[in-house]
Amino acid sequence: MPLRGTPSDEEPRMTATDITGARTPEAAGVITGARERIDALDDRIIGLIQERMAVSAVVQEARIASGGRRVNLSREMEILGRYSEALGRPGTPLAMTLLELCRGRI
Ligand SMILES: O=C(O)C(=O)C[C@]1(C(=O)O)C=C[C@@H](O)C=C1
Repeated sequence: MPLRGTPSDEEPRMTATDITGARTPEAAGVITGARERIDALDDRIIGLIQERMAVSAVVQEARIASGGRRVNLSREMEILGRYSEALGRPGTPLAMTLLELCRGRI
């Protein structure tokens, strides 16, 4: 019994065309290259989100240590506005998710 994902002699290998959903090898090549770029971009985006979380923690800790609150709603409204201005309607839930990652649920 072959391991799952390990093609036996009877089972043909998955081709680039199968994996990408393309119908021609040329399109499969374009998609494979573009997916590599997307993966690299996603790695950078994740790194930037983690960096944002760390900087946000510095801000929140300083405010709390000074006797203030963790959350600053007027600043959050400003951030929601920036994201929706740049990305349209979907920018708002994206910014809300980022804020939740940075300060937890409220
Ligand atoms: O800018 C601040 O005052 C922050 O605390 C940072 C931040 C953010 O992650 O952008 C986090 C929590 C606040 O409610 C508002 C914004």
